[in-house]
Amino acid sequence: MGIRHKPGFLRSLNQAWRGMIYTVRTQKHMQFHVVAGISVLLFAWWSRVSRFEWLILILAIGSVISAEVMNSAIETVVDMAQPNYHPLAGMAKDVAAGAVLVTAIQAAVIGMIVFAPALLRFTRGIF
Ligand SMILES: Nc1ncnc2c1ncn2[C@@H]1O[C@H](COP(=O)(O)OP(=O)(O)OP(=O)(O)O)[C@@H](O)[C@H]1O
Repeated sequence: MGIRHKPGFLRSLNQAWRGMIYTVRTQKHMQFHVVAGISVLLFAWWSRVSRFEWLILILAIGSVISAEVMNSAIETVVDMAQPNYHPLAGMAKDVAAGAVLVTAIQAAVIGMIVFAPALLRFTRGIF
């Protein structure tokens, strides 16, 4: 049963990966989120955050990236279903973008809380 399922699972993994690559290639916001996420992880490593803080940061970054991937999927479906101007098509895209905004604000607040002590130490070292 496992062997029979393996090709299907690998195919699904490959399709999901293709979706991720498509999103990174075509969505400038996604490119920004990936760069921001990597920068946060590097800063977390540099400032030696605790294990719990790692978990929270990874959850925050993952939320933003997955919301952006869903936003991209919704944009693609809307463009396919309604290539012409329609207020509902615009609203669907705005609502999907709103979901990304919520996760991005959440991640920014988490980042400020986690990194505040390290940033304070850093600025005290400079001045
Ligand atoms: N078919 C449409 N009908 C009405 N308004 C639309 C339509 N398509 C897009 N819009 C409006 O234009 C905005 C921008 O849409 P667009 O498809 O360019 O996505 P985007 O915000 O540029 O996303 P990204 O930059 O992540 O690709 C939407 O949020 C929506 O308000």
